[in-house]
Amino acid sequence: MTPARASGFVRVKVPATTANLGPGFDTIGMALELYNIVELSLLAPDELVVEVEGEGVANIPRDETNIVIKVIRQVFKKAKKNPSGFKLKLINHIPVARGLGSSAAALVGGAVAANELCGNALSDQEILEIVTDFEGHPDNVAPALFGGVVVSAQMKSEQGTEVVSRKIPPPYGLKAVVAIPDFHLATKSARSVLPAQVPFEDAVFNLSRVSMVIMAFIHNDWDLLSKMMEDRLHQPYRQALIPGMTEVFEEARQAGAIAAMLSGAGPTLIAFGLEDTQEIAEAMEKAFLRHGVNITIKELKPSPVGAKVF
Ligand SMILES: Nc1ncnc2c1ncn2[C@@H]1O[C@H](COP(=O)(O)OP(=O)(O)O)[C@@H](O)[C@H]1O
Ligand SMILES: N[C@@H](CCOP(=O)(O)O)C(=O)O
Repeated sequence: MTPARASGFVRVKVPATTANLGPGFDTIGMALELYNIVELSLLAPDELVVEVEGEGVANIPRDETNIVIKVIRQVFKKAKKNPSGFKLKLINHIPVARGLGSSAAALVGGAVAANELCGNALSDQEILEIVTDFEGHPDNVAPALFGGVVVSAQMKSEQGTEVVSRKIPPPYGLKAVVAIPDFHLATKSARSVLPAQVPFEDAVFNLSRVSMVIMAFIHNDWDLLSKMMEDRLHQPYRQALIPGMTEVFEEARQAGAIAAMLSGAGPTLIAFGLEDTQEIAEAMEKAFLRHGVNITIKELKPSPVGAKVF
C-alpha cells in the first residue's frame, strides 16, 4: 500500500493541455508545464468539503455540482467501493474557460486521486474512458493523463465509450508562447458556432494536414509543422469570437514563430518557437492590444509527464 492510501489522503498534480494543435480537431493534444493540484481525503458518507485556491476561486462550485466530485463518485462506483464523503482541495494554476484544458485537468486529477484511494482498482484505460465521457472529447484528457503529445480516437457504441490513444514523446526544444486573453470563453459556447456539416474538400484538407502534423511531431520536423498547421474545421468559425485572431497569428509568424494556432476552443492563442521567444510574445501582445484585448503571456514547455500522485 502506498503512503497516500495508507493515510486516506492523496495529492495529484495534473498538467494543462492545448488541444487540436491546428487541424487536429478533437484528436490531438499536448500537455504543458503548468499544473493544478488536487488533494483528496475520505470523510463520513454524509460529509462534503470542497476548498478552492487560485484560478476559478470565485466561481467553482463547492457542492455536488462540482465536476471533480462527480467524477470521484463515478470512479468509486465503477471500482465497486462504498459511497464515501470527501474533503477535496483544488489548487488551480490553469486559467478557467480559456482553452488550456482546465476542465480536463480537473476531471483527470479527481479521477486519478479517487482511483488511488480505491487501491488503483481501475486501469489508466478505464480512467481515460470515464473522463472522456464527462469531457465529451478525448483530446485534452488523454495528454492530461499521459503527458506529451497524444493522438486519440473516441469510439462510441451501446457498450459505452472506447478511447484509443497513442503518445508521442514530448517535442524536444519546442516552446509554447501562450497568449491568454482576459475574457472567458466556455468550450460549450465555442462548439456551438461550429457547423453541423462541412464541405468534403475541407474534410480532405484537414485529413492531409493533421496526418502531416503527427509526422512532424514524431520526427521533430519543424519545417513540416510550419507548413501544415492550417485548419478548416474549427478556427475559421471561431475567429469571430476572438478579436484579432488572424492578425495575432500573422504577427507571431513574422516574429519567428514556427506555427500559431487557437489553443483548444480558445480564446487563448499559442505560437510555437525555438530558443528565444521574447519577440514572438511581444508581437502577439501588440497585435491583441490593437484589438482592445489585454492578455497575459506564459512561456511553457511541453510537459513530458501527465497526472501524477506525489
Ligand atoms: N479546477 C476545477 N475544479 C472544478 N471545476 C472546474 C475546474 N476547472 C474548470 N472547471 C469547470 O470547467 C469549466 C470550464 O471548462 P471549459 O469551458 O471546457 O474550459 P477549459 O478550456 O478551461 O477547459 C468551468 O466553468 C468549471 O465548471
Ligand atoms: N477539441 C475541443 C478542445 C477544447 O479544449 P478546451 O481547452 O478549450 O476545453 C474543441 O476544440 O472544442
